[in-house]
Amino acid sequence: MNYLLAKEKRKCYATYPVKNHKRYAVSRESHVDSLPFPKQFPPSLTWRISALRFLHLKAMQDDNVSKVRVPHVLTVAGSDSGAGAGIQADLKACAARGVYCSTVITAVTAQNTVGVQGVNIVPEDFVAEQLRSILSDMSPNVVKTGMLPSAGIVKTLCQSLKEFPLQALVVDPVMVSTSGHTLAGPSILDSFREELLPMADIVTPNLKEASALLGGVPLETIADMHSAAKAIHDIGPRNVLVKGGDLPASLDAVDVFYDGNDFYEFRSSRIMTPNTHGTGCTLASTVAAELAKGSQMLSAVKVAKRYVEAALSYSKNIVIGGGCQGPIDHLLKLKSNVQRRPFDPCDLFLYAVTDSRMNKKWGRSVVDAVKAAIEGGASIIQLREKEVETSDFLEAAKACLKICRVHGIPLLINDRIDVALASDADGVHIGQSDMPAHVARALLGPDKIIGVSCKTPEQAQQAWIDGADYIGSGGVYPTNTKENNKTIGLDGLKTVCLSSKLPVVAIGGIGMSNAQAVMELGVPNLKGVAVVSALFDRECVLTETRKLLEVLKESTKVAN
Ligand SMILES: Cc1ncc(COP(=O)(O)OP(=O)(O)O)c(N)n1
Ligand SMILES: Cc1nc(C(=O)O)sc1CCOP(=O)(O)O
Ligand SMILES: [Mg+2]
Repeated sequence: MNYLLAKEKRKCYATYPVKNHKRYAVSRESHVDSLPFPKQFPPSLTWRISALRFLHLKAMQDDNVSKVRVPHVLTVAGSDSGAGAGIQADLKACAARGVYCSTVITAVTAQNTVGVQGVNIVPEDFVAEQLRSILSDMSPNVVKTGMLPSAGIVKTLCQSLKEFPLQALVVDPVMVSTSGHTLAGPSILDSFREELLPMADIVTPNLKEASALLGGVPLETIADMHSAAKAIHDIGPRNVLVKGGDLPASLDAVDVFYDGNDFYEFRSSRIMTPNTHGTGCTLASTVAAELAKGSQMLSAVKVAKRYVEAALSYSKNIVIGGGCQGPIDHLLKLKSNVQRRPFDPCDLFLYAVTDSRMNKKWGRSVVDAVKAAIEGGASIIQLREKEVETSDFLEAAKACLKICRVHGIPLLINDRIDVALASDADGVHIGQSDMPAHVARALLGPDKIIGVSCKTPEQAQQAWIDGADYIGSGGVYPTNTKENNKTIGLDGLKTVCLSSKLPVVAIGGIGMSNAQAVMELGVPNLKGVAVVSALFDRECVLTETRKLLEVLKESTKVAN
């Protein structure tokens, strides 16, 4: 509790934050008579503090301050004394992703950046006791498993999971440490196959683990990984992610995800760092953390992949220990911007894109234009300031960001990744002739929003591969706002939407008269319209935004 105690003419105040950042002040004189303290109690500082604490709690109750249930992952894994992997990696990854993490320790290992020097397995009944402690009281949303060193511990865990229902189970079938030490022998394979995997929502083996689960089949190519993902899916888990980090170094790092219907390949270029210890644990616990927050499985896997890539990239210069495998950087440089609200495709519903020329023409500042659009109901803003100096653009971005943050509206920057980084905006929108999206992703990290303009299914596919969050597709209709812009029409838009794995926002010549026709295309991943002149080349931005919002709401009613 954040107490600020101040004396003012014999009055004593406590101020404290309550809902909506409002600060609340209570004066001793006004409330103190109602307190259950004896009248003769001397008004010492201790007394005052006790009284104020009481008042604080009472005022919170009166104010009906809502209690927040935090997303919670329980990790069932081994302790790594070097803190790069295992329980320690899980705790850091969950903390970095804003999720509470409790722990059931199955083994204590002595290890460092050189390797594993010793393993001490926790007795089964004590693993059971830890499980009971957590599951009977703290209601984790998701359980993530790591090192399960004996068949008995696997069985104990499965028994507990049957007793206490969960939102999801993430199984990282840890068998061998990165340094080559066996952490769980072949004796656990049967209980994995027969009991644990059929209960799992996702299992995340590396190539060696996938091979072991399948009785030792060799896995050397991406085609092998597809077959393995399918064969492991047949054992019972609902989703499988086969991690290809151990493929020959000449190949890109490719992970294969299979959900029982479709395969997805996640490609990333190899990050040259010796600090790779803990990537497997971190990936699985980040998937668990994202699921605990409410993400869908595919999004959780995508975010986890990006987070691990960023952690690897940030770890390049870290020196911890004298061995050849140091820990990745879960928190150090990443800490600054991971707590923001994740991108929600519904944000694309009414996407207001500013235009410096139009604002100049109507004599308004970009800040006033953004304020009006937000007041009118815009759900996301892009600053498309083509003709302004960089320093002015940066100042405008910072000023607009303050307004957007207050309203919880994401602010993206057109083209200028440098301006997005410098202003800490929520992301960028880039076109086909701008920086490639995968480079933008590497620069911006896993949490920023990236949109890419796409006119064809091929471009949409590439945007997905490159790690974009959404695509903008158009020009749906002819426009005067962008010179020489190719019009793809409603048919072109539909073709792109149908082929896109990402959410789509339509753009180009859209306004009051035709927004309904766009939304009535009826493709589920078409989430909204992006508009420039229909909002900003008008006298009153607020009125035009409001009117367009009504049209959009009406058309979604019709479509449903
Ligand atoms: C939402 C949205 N979609 C498409 C674009 C166009 O971006 P780009 O192709 O880079 O063209 P410019 O806007 O830079 O002229 C966009 N800005 N927003
Ligand atoms: C910025 C932009 N991009 C387009 C694309 O087709 O990718 S069309 C466009 C201009 C949109 O402005 P208005 O709403 O005034 O037509
Ligand atoms: Mg551009």
